[in-house]
Amino acid sequence: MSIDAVVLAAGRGTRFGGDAPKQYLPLDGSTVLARALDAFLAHAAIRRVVAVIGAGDEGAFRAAVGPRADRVEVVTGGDTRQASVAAALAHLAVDPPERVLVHDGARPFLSAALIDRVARALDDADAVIPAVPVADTLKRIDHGRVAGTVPRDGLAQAQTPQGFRFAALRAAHAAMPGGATDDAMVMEAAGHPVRVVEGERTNHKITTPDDLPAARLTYPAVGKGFDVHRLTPGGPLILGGLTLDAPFHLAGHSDADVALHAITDALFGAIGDGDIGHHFPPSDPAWKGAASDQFLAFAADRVRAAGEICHVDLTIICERPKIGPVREAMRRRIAEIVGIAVERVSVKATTTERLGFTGRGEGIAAEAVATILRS
Ligand SMILES: Nc1ccn([C@@H]2O[C@H](COP(=O)(O)OP(=O)(O)OP(=O)(O)O)[C@@H](O)[C@H]2O)c(=O)n1
Ligand SMILES: C[C@](O)(CO)[C@H](O)COP(=O)(O)O
Repeated sequence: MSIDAVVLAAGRGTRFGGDAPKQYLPLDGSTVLARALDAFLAHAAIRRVVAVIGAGDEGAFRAAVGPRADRVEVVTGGDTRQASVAAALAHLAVDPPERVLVHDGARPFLSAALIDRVARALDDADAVIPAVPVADTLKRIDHGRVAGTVPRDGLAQAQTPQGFRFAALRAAHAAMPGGATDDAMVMEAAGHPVRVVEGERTNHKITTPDDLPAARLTYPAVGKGFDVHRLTPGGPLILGGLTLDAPFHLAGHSDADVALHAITDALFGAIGDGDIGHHFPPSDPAWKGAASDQFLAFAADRVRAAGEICHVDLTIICERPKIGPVREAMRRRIAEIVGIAVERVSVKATTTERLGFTGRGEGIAAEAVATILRS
């Protein structure tokens, strides 16, 4: 049994607006279209993947999908979604699959499980769609006023990928000249029953600009940082961006502010951008004794170029100093350096019950987690 996939990307995205069609926009370190293609390229049951793009979009397509372009067959679409699907079906007809899945390139969040569900349901159906029940009350609006409430019982929102027996879909398209907003409608017009399987609420279609931030919220990136520095007699102690009265200080790279180093590495980790030693090598005399707030500010700027910093959570592991009395000052200072609200910074501390090097007061360890939303 052969299953091919058609990923539609020939639309202009007029409701979304902007310079480029929405499917080419960055998303989570990739692009909307690349994510949609990846779901099919990574799926073992899919034989061929066809991408349908607009005439003249070849450059934008290659830029958006990178090396994936060599693993998909590219077809030029038409003026409507239906015409774009028909172009892909004509292309596939040279070596027709038994089954075809048709997916919007503007739906980047489908899961492998959804592909499985649709493909499997075709065992005993000619047409299958995923759908989710309508969750809101539906109103009919007339000139800015509510003209009535539409009962939502039995109403659902259709999603893609929609699955079909290839021969049946091709014949149904040939029999319907236009006017369908999805392929199930083409099959309905040809008299085929359409089976429904459970869709996914996360399988949003990016339609208007507010769909993209909503979609990003579903996929945060998390980075983790860890650092240790040795304690040496003589104060003051620089920790968490503060200068604290203490009979000891930390020794090592720069001013050895172990807390800021851990957060810096967590931020780099969230965007896969190396670590503090990569950007500020300890062998470079420029960083000897340097203030660590500049490393943290640098990492925060790098992350901001790739997305938004949501939250930073720091844990300092030591017997001394006591962090409780300086916790709030430390939160404020870290928030100031990172450039986020203090509510988005957490500072915690723990001892190791006098065990190990931190328990013996030989050093201080710190670990941090940073959560970001990539653009
Ligand atoms: N002529 C067309 C029109 C749409 N599509 C694709 O069909 C899907 C339908 O989503 P939709 O939100 O309607 O996309 P657009 O047509 O781009 O959006 P708009 O209607 O706002 O212009 C998208 O992946 C789109 O690229 C297509 O391949 N060819
Ligand atoms: C096919 C579809 O995604 C099903 O919900 C949808 O109909 C396509 O979007 P359009 O705005 O109707 O073209």
